[in-house]
Amino acid sequence: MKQGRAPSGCWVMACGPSGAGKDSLLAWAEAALAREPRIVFARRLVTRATHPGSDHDEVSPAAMRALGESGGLAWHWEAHGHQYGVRAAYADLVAQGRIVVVNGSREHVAGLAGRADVRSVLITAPAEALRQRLLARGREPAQAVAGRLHRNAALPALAADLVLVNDGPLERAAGALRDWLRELAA
Ligand SMILES: Nc1ncnc2c1ncn2[C@@H]1O[C@H](COP(=O)(O)OP(=O)(O)O)[C@@H](O)[C@H]1O
Ligand SMILES: O=P(O)(O)OC[C@H]1O[C@H](OP(=O)(O)OP(=O)(O)O)[C@H](O)[C@@H]1O
Repeated sequence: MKQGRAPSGCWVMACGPSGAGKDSLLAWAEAALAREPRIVFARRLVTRATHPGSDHDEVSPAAMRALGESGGLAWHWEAHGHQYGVRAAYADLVAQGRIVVVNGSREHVAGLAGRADVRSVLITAPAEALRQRLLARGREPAQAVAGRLHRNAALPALAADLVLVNDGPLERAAGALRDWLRELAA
């Protein structure tokens, strides 16, 4: 596990199977770290409608393409029939020494292995918990849930700097994420 301080700015890509609790852990950690000026939680752009409490801003596919072509995106990937982006302004923050946390993609992050400015956090949970949580979350219809579970099973395991198994109370894994981020920023 890569641990300890990050003297320069860096990206922290938090990723893991759908239903593992990425959104939940990141929201908890963001609230817990509100007084840590070095740590920033990026808001994603997604070509998906928002709902109350969404962790992203909705953009059209055309707007996402235009942003990418004009250098407006630091990161861009596709999954689940959607496009995802992180604005280039966050790369400026990394260049200024900040730690920018992204709700990322395992597939995308696997292609960034070896980059000194990228740390990865894998958030996971047992397969049956994933299924039950996705159905209970109710964000996607059952067919889309099946597609997400299939993707979870098909993607190779990611070698991450920190692995969090979110199979107990949310506060346990979220607290471990908070502590790891604090140490990185110390
Ligand atoms: N530790 C946990 N115990 C029980 N339910 C959880 C836990 N963590 C997250 N959940 C629930 O599981 C569902 C999926 O969590 P979410 O944060 O949306 O995961 P992801 O972003 O990885 O898809 C949500 O309804 C959330 O409230
Ligand atoms: O390559 P993968 O690791 O499978 O990830 C693919 C995408 O799915 C997740 O987003 P999304 O909000 O659509 O889904 P989730 O919250 O259900 O994981 C994740 O944040 C990635 O953007």
